[in-house]
Amino acid sequence: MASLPGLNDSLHPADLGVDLNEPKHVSITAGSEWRVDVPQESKLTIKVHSGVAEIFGTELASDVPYVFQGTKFAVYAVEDAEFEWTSPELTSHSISSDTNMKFIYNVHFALEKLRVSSFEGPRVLIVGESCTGKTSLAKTLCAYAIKFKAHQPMMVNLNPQECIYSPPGCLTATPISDVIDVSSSTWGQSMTSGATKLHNKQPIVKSFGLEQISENKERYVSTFQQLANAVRGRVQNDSTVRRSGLIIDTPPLGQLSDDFSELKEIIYQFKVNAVVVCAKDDTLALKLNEHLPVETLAIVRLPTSSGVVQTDDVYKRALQRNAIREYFYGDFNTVLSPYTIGVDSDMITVWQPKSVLVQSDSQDDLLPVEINASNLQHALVAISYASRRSSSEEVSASPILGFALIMDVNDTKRKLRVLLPVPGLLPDKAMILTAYRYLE
Ligand SMILES: Nc1ncnc2c1ncn2[C@@H]1O[C@H](COP(=O)(O)OP(=O)(O)OP(=O)(O)O)[C@@H](O)[C@H]1O
Repeated sequence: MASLPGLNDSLHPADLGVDLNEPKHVSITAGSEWRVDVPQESKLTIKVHSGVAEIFGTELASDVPYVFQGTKFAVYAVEDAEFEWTSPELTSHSISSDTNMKFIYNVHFALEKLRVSSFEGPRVLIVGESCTGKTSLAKTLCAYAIKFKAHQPMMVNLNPQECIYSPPGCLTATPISDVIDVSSSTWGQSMTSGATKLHNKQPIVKSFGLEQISENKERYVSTFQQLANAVRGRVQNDSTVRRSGLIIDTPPLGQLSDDFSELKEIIYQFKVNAVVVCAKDDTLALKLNEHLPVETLAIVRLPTSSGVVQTDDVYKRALQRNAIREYFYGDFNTVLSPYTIGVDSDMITVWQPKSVLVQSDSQDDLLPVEINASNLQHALVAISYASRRSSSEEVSASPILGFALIMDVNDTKRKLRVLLPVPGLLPDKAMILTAYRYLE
């Protein structure tokens, strides 16, 4: 039948005889990977039937369903593998043998050699421009480190837009003591989640609070200095973590100063002894070789895999939203019950990090926030350990107790509704406003 004007074949109704939930079977040969892009609103279930397959270094158990939502990844076949997948809306997937896995193996075995030859493990800094596979490499190296030996590498995340065992806006350091949750975009549950399917992790969390590092570079530097201090303490007291070393993921280089000043400070603070440059060619590695203290550093380049996807802001925001939701409500494996409380507006004190986007003559790093709906409605706030009446410097230097979400601000009644991850009264502590909002 000829199409009506303005209508074409793509508008024909779907064939109702096709069962979209019917599992499809895929076989991948050793050394190849199945790349997939799961949209936010869609789910994908994978079950391995035979062979050895892994996702960013973590091996998948046989005949166990893994569920994914709103994520991009690859299933890599270490040995010929067969698996089934089910997803009603999955459109984008492909198989490729063009991977950078042999280079990743080389880096891993070089790190392994350092771990067995010294009590002080390798301290690796991963750098590169945006979307060059830095975080995927960090995850793979952590997963390989714990695969065969009782190592506990410390995963340090210095990209505040990334959510690794934390909501967005944080810099974190987490000893990877057990298997990484491959289905979770935040790498798995942390201590806040209570009982979890997999062993939960204990991150050290510092809140930067702003979205862009360029809004306040001094605060960014002082936040990672505080984190480095905490990491030093942990490494000194834990010989397993010390021997396993640090894997440090960084923000895209474009977000840092052109003179590499923050990078040099990171290298100094975390006593970095190896730099892995994720890039398609040698240009950046050669430049870093000129500017960084090469006497104490080994610099190597890891070619970026053709599978790495150029993600956009919409995708990154969706991951940040998911991380906030997971922090309070859990995921489909572990559902949490957060707790809403009512508070008077004069019972809370909120500060916000100084930003070039907010005009102020103050020299302080934190500025007081007026409690009203336009400032706080739906805002994610960090609860500090500093008491409500502490000075701005004390709050700025204080560790983070946890996060709360301001659900509602009633300016007329001067009341707020606040969501906390655990039941109880709102702690009598100062809060720091983050740049992140969450609307259910
Ligand atoms: N081999 C692969 N197949 C499919 N997707 C991949 C592969 N490797 C990485 N990705 C995806 O590509 C995206 C970008 O990778 P990744 O986050 O590792 O880069 P990045 O350099 O850390 O990015 P950013 O600069 O944003 O921090 C991620 O969504 C990641 O899951």
